[in-house]
Amino acid sequence: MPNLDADAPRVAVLGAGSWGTTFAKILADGGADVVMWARRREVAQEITETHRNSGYLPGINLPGNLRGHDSLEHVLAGAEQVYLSVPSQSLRANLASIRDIVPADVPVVSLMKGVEKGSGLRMSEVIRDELRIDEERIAVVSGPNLALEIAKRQPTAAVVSSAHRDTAVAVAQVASNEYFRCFVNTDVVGTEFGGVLKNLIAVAVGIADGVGYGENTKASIITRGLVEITDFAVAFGGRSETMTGLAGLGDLIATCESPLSRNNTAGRLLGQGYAFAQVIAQMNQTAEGLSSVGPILELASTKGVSMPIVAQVARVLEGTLDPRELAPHLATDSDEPQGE
Ligand SMILES: NC(=O)C1=CN([C@@H]2O[C@H](COP(=O)(O)OP(=O)(O)OC[C@H]3O[C@@H](n4cnc5c(N)ncnc54)[C@H](OP(=O)(O)O)[C@@H]3O)[C@@H](O)[C@H]2O)C=CC1
Ligand SMILES: O=C(CO)COP(=O)(O)O
Repeated sequence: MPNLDADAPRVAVLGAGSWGTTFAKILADGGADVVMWARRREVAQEITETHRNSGYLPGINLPGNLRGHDSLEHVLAGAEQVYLSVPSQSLRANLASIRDIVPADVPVVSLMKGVEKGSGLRMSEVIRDELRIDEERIAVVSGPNLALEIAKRQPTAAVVSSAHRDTAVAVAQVASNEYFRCFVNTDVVGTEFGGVLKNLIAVAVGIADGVGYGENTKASIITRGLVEITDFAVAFGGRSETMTGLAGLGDLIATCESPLSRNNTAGRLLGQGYAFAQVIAQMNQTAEGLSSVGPILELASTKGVSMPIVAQVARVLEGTLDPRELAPHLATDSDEPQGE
């Protein structure tokens, strides 16, 4: 155990995949005393004993002030902030098992970018419901944050959002370091939906890539995708400025351009002709967009938001649209020329 500043905040990170581990490293590199929960004991032991998580971050050394444990009680005891990074569809069940042991009054932070199937709830809403805590304690983090780049200390930025600005500021202070800069806002809806929706556009871009289409097609999908994302988020109360910021456009660019993105990768496999089940079988990490597409289209229909690109992605996933037919010029509601 290295010498820690006596004032170092003690934080808990639940979820030891690529993002949970990378975010724990961000926090530890910023000076926090970090304990991570890994559901598999061997992963927790590897993190503590060899300072590695080789299954998710091969070749990355983790700092000494970051330890792993497989006991939720141990990880949460004394935590001053709690960060959550499990697959979105598993969040509610995980929250149910920590409801009685999350320290009172501390911020609870979602690092996730999905919505819950069935309910269509954002992760901050699932946290509020399941932990029965005030929304002022809840924050979300989103932005152009491909895990492996950040684990290599490549500089980037993110947004921390909370209904209560002081909560966002408290989280941003602990989660910022020399290579990771956190901005704050109070637009939780826009910040969260930005992270969810860019995944769907990244799947579309991946499909175009897999088919063999070039930069014009992909740029058209990204640009029209931003319109869809913005219309959707604004319809649900998000701010359009958020969608042109780090959690919207910033993350859209990073995810649509990078082969590191799992959503982009899943799309590329679909574009290459693999069926949905074959894509799932090939993915060994979480691609949230594949689970979000249904609930997002259902939410869009409740507000009358047109999402033609996302609808095309859904049809490719269900096997009713040939990936070669996916194209932004089809992504309109009318054959008549429309305003951009
Ligand atoms: N990776 C990235 O670049 C980024 C990811 N995110 C978001 O972070 C969230 C987590 O993704 P990420 O870390 O990348 O995913 P990974 O697939 O890399 O890791 C998933 C983690 O969750 C664990 N897990 C899987 N199922 C369950 C379950 N039912 N209950 C508890 N734990 C479970 C896995 O454990 P095990 O190994 O035992 O299966 C693993 O530790 C997602 O919402 C993603 O969108 C956000 C920004 C960047
Ligand atoms: O959210 C991310 C980058 O900001 C990670 O994207 P993927 O989940 O597609 O890898």
